[in-house]
Amino acid sequence: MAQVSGNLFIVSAPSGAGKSSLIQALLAQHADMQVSVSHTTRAPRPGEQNGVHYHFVKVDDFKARIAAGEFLEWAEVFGNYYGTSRTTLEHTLQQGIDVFLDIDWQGARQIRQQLPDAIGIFILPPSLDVLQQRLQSRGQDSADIIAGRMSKAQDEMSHADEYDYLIVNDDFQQALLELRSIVLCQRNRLIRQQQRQQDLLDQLLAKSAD
Ligand SMILES: Nc1nc2c(ncn2[C@@H]2O[C@H](COP(=O)(O)OP(=O)(O)O)[C@@H](O)[C@H]2O)c(=O)[nH]1
Ligand SMILES: Nc1ncnc2c1ncn2[C@@H]1O[C@H](COP(=O)(O)OP(=O)(O)O)[C@@H](O)[C@H]1O
Repeated sequence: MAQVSGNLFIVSAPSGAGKSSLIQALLAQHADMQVSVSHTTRAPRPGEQNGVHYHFVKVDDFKARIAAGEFLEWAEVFGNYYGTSRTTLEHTLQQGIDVFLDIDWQGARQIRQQLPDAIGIFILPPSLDVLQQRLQSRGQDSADIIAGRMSKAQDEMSHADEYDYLIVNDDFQQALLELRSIVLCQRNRLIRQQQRQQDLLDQLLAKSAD
């Protein structure tokens, strides 16, 4: 039986809205899903590990990878480069594993052009004040960096209508429930179940016809 490709979920949000926290909380409940680890030229934050949170590379290295066609998508965000490895993502999807891309709107557009079945989910904060408080309480960025992320928040949010689903991350557990519901609905779509569950369906229909 042919292997069904995994689902691809694109999750975007203004910085600090909670997309990384929501994805990690969902993955903690579902060991059979993965988040794609991007390459970036941004400096690691305290506690961030190379190969786990990002593949941290120098600008020259990133540009060489662009030239070699290694990225399915890449973009410059907040003055740094970020990109998604083509082969790693394709290999994971081919194994039937669902994958999350935590990427910005520019990357999301590039992915949609190449993989139109990708599901886009946009996370909104309840307000800009709350967004700023979250960036401050995360405690990992300087005031300048937070100001830069806040100045880009409205630009990122102006692309929310390019996505399939919107979630307001006010109460975390409610937002997680909504994210999980979207993901599970997608997994259960009949078209995706056909190869996995066709035998079961045939048996049930045969029995009901007896
Ligand atoms: N296009 C693209 N954007 C990415 C990628 N990885 C991360 N980003 C986006 O880059 C932005 C900055 O990410 P990061 O530096 O981790 O800061 P944070 O969003 O404040 O946690 C976020 O909007 C991410 O979604 C990627 O591979 N491609
Ligand atoms: N619903 C929520 N209520 C309160 N704090 C939240 C909520 N969601 C996320 N946070 C906190 O906000 C900060 C930013 O979240 P994070 O997941 O890093 O955002 P992003 O990945 O979108 O930049 C973190 O300190 C996180 O713990």
